[in-house]
This record gives sequence, structure tokens and C-alpha cells, in this order.
Amino acid sequence: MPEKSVSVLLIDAGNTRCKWQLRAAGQILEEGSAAYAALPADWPEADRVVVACVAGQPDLQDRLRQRYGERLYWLSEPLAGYPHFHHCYPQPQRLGVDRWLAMLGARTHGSGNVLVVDAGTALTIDLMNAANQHEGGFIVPGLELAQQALFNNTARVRPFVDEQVQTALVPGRDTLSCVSAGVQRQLQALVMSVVQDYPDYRLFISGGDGHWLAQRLAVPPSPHLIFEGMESLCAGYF
Ligand SMILES: Nc1ncnc2c1ncn2[C@@H]1O[C@H](COP(=O)(O)OP(=O)(O)OP(=O)(O)O)[C@@H](O)[C@H]1O
Ligand SMILES: CC(C)(CO)[C@@H](O)C(=O)NCCC(=O)O
Ligand SMILES: [K+]
Repeated sequence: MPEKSVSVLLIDAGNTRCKWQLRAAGQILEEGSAAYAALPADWPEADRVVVACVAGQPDLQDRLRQRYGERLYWLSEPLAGYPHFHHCYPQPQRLGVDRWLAMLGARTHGSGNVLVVDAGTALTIDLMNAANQHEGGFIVPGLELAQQALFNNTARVRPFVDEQVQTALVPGRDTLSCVSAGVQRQLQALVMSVVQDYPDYRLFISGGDGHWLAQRLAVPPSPHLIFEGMESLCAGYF
């Protein structure tokens, strides 16, 4: 009988939402996403469970530890001493584990220099060269957070319900259009300016707003980078 392939449950616990995939032999068997208040009561059976968590979540950690015991690998920071990645931070444990995994995930797509954009609650941009040297990055508020910053810190910039979110980048003609078009243009322009400065870096775009941004920049989205990074850790390291 052929040996049963190892199943891995991969969980990306972000600042806003939790996303997961159950994989075996490189195939996605199940996937989902939910707000923290609406997580499944029953997690699927898996031989190994890897969680990348940038947001604390002690309750989730307790529940998963009870469910999976020693099969659980909880990553709240990059693995110290991982040989196939060279940090540029003087304090490597401060680098977001999601950024680190997204770079490892990009590496699974080929060799060469990579420019990795993760458009989530925060939008991050990271540069890693062909020798797996992290060259640095950028962190800015993501699409939703940038708009909330305006709504929460000004008296009269408000998400008026009788106004439309702008999807084109033309100048807005009411408050909500000015904010939505402004924030979209700002993020798109930021990514384009980095892409221009690093023409020989292959661009990868992931995250909750990745489809939107990838479409704007006319590249295919790479929605699974963090999971691919986790899977490459499972293959060689856990
Ligand atoms: N169902 C959804 N719920 C919330 N945000 C969503 C959803 N679908 C897409 N988004 C968009 O995704 C963005 C958040 O991205 P993502 O889900 O990757 O963030 P996150 O869970 O906080 O992860 P991270 O902390 O890793 O960035 C928001 O700016 C929002 O516009
Ligand atoms: C920047 C975020 C919030 C993106 O999810 C995450 O990677 C994080 O919390 N990073 C820690 C700070 C850093 O990466 O320098
Ligand atoms: K992220």
C-alpha cells in the first residue's frame, strides 16, 4: 500500500483575519478564512500544524495546543538560525513572521531577486536578492487602515453612506470618493515607485487586497505566498 502523505494545516493569523489551508503532497484539500470571533470550533485532523501569528492570540494558541499537542508549531517570529535566509535587521526577531514567510514563499517560485508585496492590514514591501539576503522593506497602512485613519482622526472626513467608494483613480467629487481614490492611488504609486527602482526583481503580490493591487499593476496575484513559505519550512526544517 502506498504510504499516506503527510497532511499539514497552515494557519496565517493576521491582524484582522485568520486564513488557513489544509495541504497534503502540495495539494490544497481545504481552505478558509474568518474573523477571530468566527473561527471554526472544529479544526481538521492534520499530521502537523503550523501557525504564523503576528497578533498575539493566546486563546487561539491554547485551543490549538489542546487540539494538536506536539504537532503544533507556533511561529510568532522568524525561526532563529534558519539557514536559507539572511537577515538585515539588527534584531531579526522583530521582522514580522508573515513578511519572512512571504519571502520564503516567493523563493519557492524560482531563483533570482524578489520584490514581495503583502497588501493586508498593513501593506509591506520586501526586497530579497538571489542569495536570500533580505535587503530591507517598507511598512505603510493598508487600504482599509489608511481610510480608517482619516475617518477616525478628522471631524468631517466621514464614510458618508450616500456616497460611493471609488474604484477608478480619477479625482473624487465627494468625500468618500476622494478618500478611496486617494488611498488606492497612494498605495499603487508606492509599489510602482519601488518596482521602478528595482527593475530586475520579480514582483509578487499577496494579501487580502492583493487581487486588487495585482490587477492594477497588471501582474498575476500570488495569494498563497505565506502558506508556501510555511510548506517549505515543513519540507526541510520541521
Ligand atoms: N473578508 C474580508 N474581511 C476583511 N478584510 C478583507 C476581506 N477580504 C478582503 N479584505 C481586505 O483585506 C485587507 C486585510 O488583508 P488581510 O486579510 O491579508 O489582512 P490581515 O488578516 O490583517 O492579515 P495581515 O495582518 O497578515 O496583513 C483589508 O484592507 C481589506 O480591504
Ligand atoms: C507589518 C505587519 C503588521 C504586517 O502584517 C507584521 O509583519 C508585523 O507586525 N511586523 C513586525 C514589525 C516588522 O516587521 O518590522
Ligand atoms: K500580512
